Amino acid sequence: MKTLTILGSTGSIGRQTLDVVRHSGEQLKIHALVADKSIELIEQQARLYHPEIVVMMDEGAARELRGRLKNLPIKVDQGMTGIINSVIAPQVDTVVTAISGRIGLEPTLAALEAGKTIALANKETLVAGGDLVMSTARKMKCPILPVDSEHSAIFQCLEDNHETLEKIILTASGGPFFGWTQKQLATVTLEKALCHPNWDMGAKITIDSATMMNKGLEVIEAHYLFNMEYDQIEVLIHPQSVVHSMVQYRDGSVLAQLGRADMRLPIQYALSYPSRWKNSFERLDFRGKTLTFHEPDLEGFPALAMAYRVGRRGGTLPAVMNAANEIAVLAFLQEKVTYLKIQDIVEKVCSEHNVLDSLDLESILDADTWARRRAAELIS
Ligand SMILES: NC(=O)C1=CN([C@@H]2O[C@H](COP(=O)(O)OP(=O)(O)OC[C@H]3O[C@@H](n4cnc5c(N)ncnc54)[C@H](OP(=O)(O)O)[C@@H]3O)[C@@H](O)[C@H]2O)C=CC1
Ligand SMILES: CC(=O)[C@@H](O)[C@H](O)COP(=O)(O)O
Ligand SMILES: [Mn+2]
Repeated sequence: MKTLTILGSTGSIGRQTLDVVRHSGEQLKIHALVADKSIELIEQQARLYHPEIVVMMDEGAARELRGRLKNLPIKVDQGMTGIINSVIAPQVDTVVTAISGRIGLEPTLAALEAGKTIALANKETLVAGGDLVMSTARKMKCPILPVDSEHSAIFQCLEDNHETLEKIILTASGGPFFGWTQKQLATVTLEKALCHPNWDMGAKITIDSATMMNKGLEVIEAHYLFNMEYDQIEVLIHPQSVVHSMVQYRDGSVLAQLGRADMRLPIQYALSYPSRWKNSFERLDFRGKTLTFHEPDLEGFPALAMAYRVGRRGGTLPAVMNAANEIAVLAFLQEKVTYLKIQDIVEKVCSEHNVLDSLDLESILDADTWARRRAAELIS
C-alpha cells in the first residue's frame, strides 16, 4: 500500500486522483488533502477518504473547516508551513503535486528533501525551478513520475537506453482556436477560450491550452524530466488527442502511447508504477476515428516559440515567463485584458528581465516576485 499527500485535492487532477484512489481498493491510502479555500468540497473529501490531516492555504478557510470537522479525528492545518508538514510526514510515500501554479515549488522541494516520490502534474513548478528540482531529486534519489498526459505517454514509451533516443514528439490538440487567423484571434472571448475541445481541466491550464503556452510549458517540462535538448523536442498538432505523445529512436522506429482523454490513466500509472493495475475505465474505441497531424502555427500562437527561446536561455528566465503568464492569465480570467494581450504582457516582462544564472531557491523566488509585479503594472 502507498500513502499519499495530494496537493490540490479539490481541483481537476486532485478530484480524479481521489477517483483513482477509490478504484484502487487497498493499494492507496491518503495521509493529507491540501487545497486553498474550497471548504465545501474538501469537507466532503475528508468525510469520504478519512485523511489524517487536511491543510487549507487560506487561514479563514482553515478556521471554518476546523469547526466543520471538529467531531472527526482529522487535524486541520493551514498555510505553507502546514502544507510542508503534510508532505514531509514520515508515513507519506508519494506526493501528488496537483496544485496549479508556481506555488507548488516549495512543497515539491520539501518533499524531495524528505525523500518522497513525486507524482508531478504541477508543470509550473518544473518550469520555474527545473534545475533545482531535478538536482534535488537526483541528490535524494527520488523518482519524479509524470502525470501530465504527454509526459506520461513519453515515460511509457521510453526504453532503458537513453543513447538510442533520437527525439520526442509532443502532441498538442491546438486548443479551441486551432486554424484561426490573426483577425479571428482578435475576437476571442473568455467563454470560448474556456472551452477545450477534448479535455475538462482547471481554468488556468485551459487558457494555457488556448494560447498554446501549455505546450510551451510542456516543452520545458519534457526538457527537465527526460534530460532532452530542446532540438530533440518536437511539437505536432493532433486535434483528436488520442495519441498522447511519441518517442522516436535512432533507427527511425516510433513508439506512441494512445488512450482516451481521461487523466485517470496517467494518474493511475504514476501511482501504480512500476506495476500496471487493472481498472474498469472506459476503453479507447478506434472505430470511425480519423487521426490527423499538423505543423504548429508559430505566428498565430507565438507562446510556443517563445517558450523554446526562454527554455534555451534558461537561468531565471523560465521562472519569469511562467510568473508573468500566471498573472496575465488570471487577468484574462477576470476579463481585465484581452486574449492577445496575454502574449504581449509575457513577452514584455521577459524582455525586461536581467537573467541570473544562479539557480538557488532565493533567486528563483526573487525573479518570480519581480515578474509578477511587473506583469501587474502592465495590466493596471
Ligand atoms: N487538469 C488537467 O487535466 C491537467 C492539469 N495539469 C496540471 O496540474 C495542475 C493542476 O491543474 P488543475 O487540476 O487543472 O487545476 P485546478 O484549478 O482545477 O485545481 C487547482 C488546485 O490547486 C489548489 N490551489 C490553488 N492555489 C493554491 C494555493 N495557493 N495553495 C494551496 N492550494 C492551491 C486549488 O484549491 P482550491 O480549490 O481551494 O482553489 C485546487 O485544489 C496544474 O499545474 C496543471 O497545469 C497537467 C495536466 C492535465
Ligand atoms: C490533459 C493534459 O495533459 C493537458 O496538458 C492537455 O494536453 C492540454 O491539451 P493541449 O494539447 O491543448 O495543450
Ligand atoms: Mn498535458
